[in-house]
Amino acid sequence: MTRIGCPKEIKPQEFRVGLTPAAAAEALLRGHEVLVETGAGLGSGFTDEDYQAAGAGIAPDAATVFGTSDLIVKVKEPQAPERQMLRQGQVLFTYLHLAPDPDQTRDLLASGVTAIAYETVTDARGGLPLLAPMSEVAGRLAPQVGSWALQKANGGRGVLLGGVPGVRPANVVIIGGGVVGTAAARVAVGMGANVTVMDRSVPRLSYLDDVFMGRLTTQFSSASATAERIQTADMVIGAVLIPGAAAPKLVSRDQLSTMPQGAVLVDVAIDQGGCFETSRPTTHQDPVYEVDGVVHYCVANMPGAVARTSTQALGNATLPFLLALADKGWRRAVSDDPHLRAGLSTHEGRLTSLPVGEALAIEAISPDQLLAG
Ligand SMILES: NC(=O)C1=CN([C@@H]2O[C@H](COP(=O)(O)OP(=O)(O)OC[C@H]3O[C@@H](n4cnc5c(N)ncnc54)[C@H](O)[C@@H]3O)[C@@H](O)[C@H]2O)C=CC1
Ligand SMILES: CC(=O)C(=O)O
Ligand SMILES: [Mg+2]
Repeated sequence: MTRIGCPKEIKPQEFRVGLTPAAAAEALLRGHEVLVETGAGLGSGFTDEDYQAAGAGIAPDAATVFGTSDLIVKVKEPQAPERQMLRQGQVLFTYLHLAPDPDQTRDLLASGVTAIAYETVTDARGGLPLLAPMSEVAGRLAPQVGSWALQKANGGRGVLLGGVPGVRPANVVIIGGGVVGTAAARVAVGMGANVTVMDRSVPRLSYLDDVFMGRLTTQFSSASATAERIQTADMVIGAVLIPGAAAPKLVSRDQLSTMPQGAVLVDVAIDQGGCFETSRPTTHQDPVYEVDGVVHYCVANMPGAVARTSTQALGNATLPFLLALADKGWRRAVSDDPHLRAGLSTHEGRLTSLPVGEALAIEAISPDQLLAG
């Protein structure tokens, strides 16, 4: 029996929750205990009574959840006060995004917690099954928030995404044609924009060319091609990923002056540090800022804006892994499943993610080395 704890998210404007009542019921059926912090599900439309009806207990505060649970399931990376409550012998299962976050990495290592990052768990097709549902959401949101930012009152250049008859639509450049980029392209094309998707993977560009059947342009992502494309872009969406690693910087500060005044950058890759040199994380409360006349939108938890949809999508994806961790304990669960193993990031003060070690210049071993040792 594992005691699973789900605290209320405390990141600003984060309304998702790590465990749905349906997921809690599945864990309880298998003989585990579930403790949910009071009010944790409210932002996603789940009341304490919904969790109690599923059989879960309700804790009065986060300290009780962290203090009594073997396995903590969350959404966002633990914030500083949460990190104080983690301990050795406990498992943390959530998004971490450690590569751009030395403070969090240091605190997790100091706590001794065994931390498993959603965003680096893999699947048999080379995908990232716990990142994908949120990437679908953030990708669909990106043209929507970008078109809001393009409005004059919000700092943008006053361009309507789809144009009108006789007036050209907006040029939208999407850098990175993976899950975020494809979802963003679908919505931007649907809104009538003139869309270009750039990627370094030719097979990915072929796929996009096939499925969009001429409704967008694909272009190989070289430094010179990016420099040229941004000069006529009304909106640039940053959607690149090198799993676990800090995002490569693809647009420099100097290049901003080559873009149209009032153009918008939506940096979805901000949770991995961002792919524009001038990006810094923002919140839903204060989502945009301007540098050299270019509006930046860099919210690191975009799916939190549509928490009801996102919580359910995330919960569907995390459930099998959560149950494996609860049923078998973390060591057997990650030994049995190389895909879950790919998420193992810290254990008893050791960093077990090589890309994070490289990004932060901290000594790291691979999860395989940890298990062998
Ligand atoms: N801000 C937010 O709220 C959210 C952010 N994300 C982030 O969005 C980013 C993208 O995620 P996914 O689409 O799921 O990843 P993905 O792995 O599906 O796609 C990434 C794509 O980037 C391409 N790429 C890598 N280097 C490139 C380069 N130099 N130029 C052009 N393309 C390049 C890859 O070939 C791949 O096709 C990640 O950093 C992820 O964490 C995801 C969900 C929510
Ligand atoms: C992926 C991520 O960081 C999020 O959904 O907030
Ligand atoms: Mg994030």
